Parts: sequence; C-alpha cells; structure tokens
Amino acid sequence: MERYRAGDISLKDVQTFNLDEYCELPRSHEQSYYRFMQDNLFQHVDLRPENVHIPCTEDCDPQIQCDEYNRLLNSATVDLQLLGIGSNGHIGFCEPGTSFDQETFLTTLREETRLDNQRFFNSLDEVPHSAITMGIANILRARSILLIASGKGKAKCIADMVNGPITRQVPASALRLHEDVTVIVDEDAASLL
Ligand SMILES: N[C@@H]1[C@@H](O)[C@H](O)[C@@H](COP(=O)(O)O)O[C@@H]1O
Repeated sequence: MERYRAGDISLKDVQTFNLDEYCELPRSHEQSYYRFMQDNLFQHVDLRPENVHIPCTEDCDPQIQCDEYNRLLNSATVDLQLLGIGSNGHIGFCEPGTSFDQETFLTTLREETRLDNQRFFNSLDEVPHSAITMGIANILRARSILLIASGKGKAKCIADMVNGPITRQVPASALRLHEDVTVIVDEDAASLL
C-alpha cells in the first residue's frame, strides 16, 4: 500500500480472482469475503471493478456460478495465488478428501472449519455450512503460490503439508506437486517442522 500511495505502482491493469466465498451470507455481510475485499483492498486502490472476480453466492444458482467462475478462471493466467491453510490442512475451502483434480465447486464445510471460523461470528449457528471455492486443480494452475500461516493451531497442518504423505486427506500436500510454492510461517506454525 505504501508504494501504491506513493504513486509507484498502479493496479488498474490487474485482474483478481478470489479463492472462495461463503454461501448463506449476503455480500453486504461483514464476514463475506466480498465485503472483506472491498473494505480492506478494493475500495482503496485503482482496480477496475470489471477486473475483480469473486464467486457470487447471493441469489443465484450455485452450480451455474461454479461453472461460470471456473470458465473465467480457466480463461486467465493466475500469476500469483495467495493461500492460507486451515488447521485440518484445507486450502481455499477444499476440505480433506477433495480430489486434486477438483475444479471450482460448491463445498460443505467440515465442522472443525466452522469451529475455527466461529471467532469471526457471534455464534457457531451463524457460521455458514457451505461455500463456493476454487478447486485444487485451479490452485495448482497458478504460476506461483504463496502460503502464509501463523500460530500454534497451524503447526500440525504445516508439518503434515511439508513432511507427511501427499494425500487428498491433507489438501495442502498437493502443493508439493507444484514447482513454485513459497511458504511463510511464524515460529509457532513452524514448531513441528
Ligand atoms: N477459506 C479460508 C481459507 O482459505 C484459509 O486458508 C483459512 C485460514 O485462514 P487464516 O490464515 O486466517 O487462519 O481460513 C478460511 O477457512
């Protein structure tokens, strides 16, 4: 942001694709990723609205949205895919068991994911049960991937991702099939490596 504010860089020719979006929340909800992106990035920079892509889960047929989002994604080249990791090893909202060939899809959130994300809501009841997410196949097509994790709660999944078997039970382990992945962890998240 400092370089943007100084006028050194412009985002007017950048396209963005969000990784995932909750179902069951309107875009105006403060925990929708749409709202998060607007509040924290889009409204502060010169990105053109037509270059911003976020799965739509409001008042629409999820399957049609998945297909449309997937088509858009496949028509672009993603230079940098930014990821976090769920404590159960998910990436995006691709939960354990997701095929590495999976493309954009409507996913059901695991209970542990809903519990992890409960901290952003008033109660567990308010946490959505489903989401539209890029699939692992979409994620692996990016030219470079950057994964960021912090805190003790991520120590096991980071160790599983790096040193465990490459298995659909640990979706993040699929990243070892990609040739350009950077992982940034704090000491707590790295503590089981
Ligand atoms: N859908 C997101 C994931 O994409 C993200 O990886 C995870 C961890 O996020 P954080 O790094 O904030 O704990 O949270 C959610 O489940």
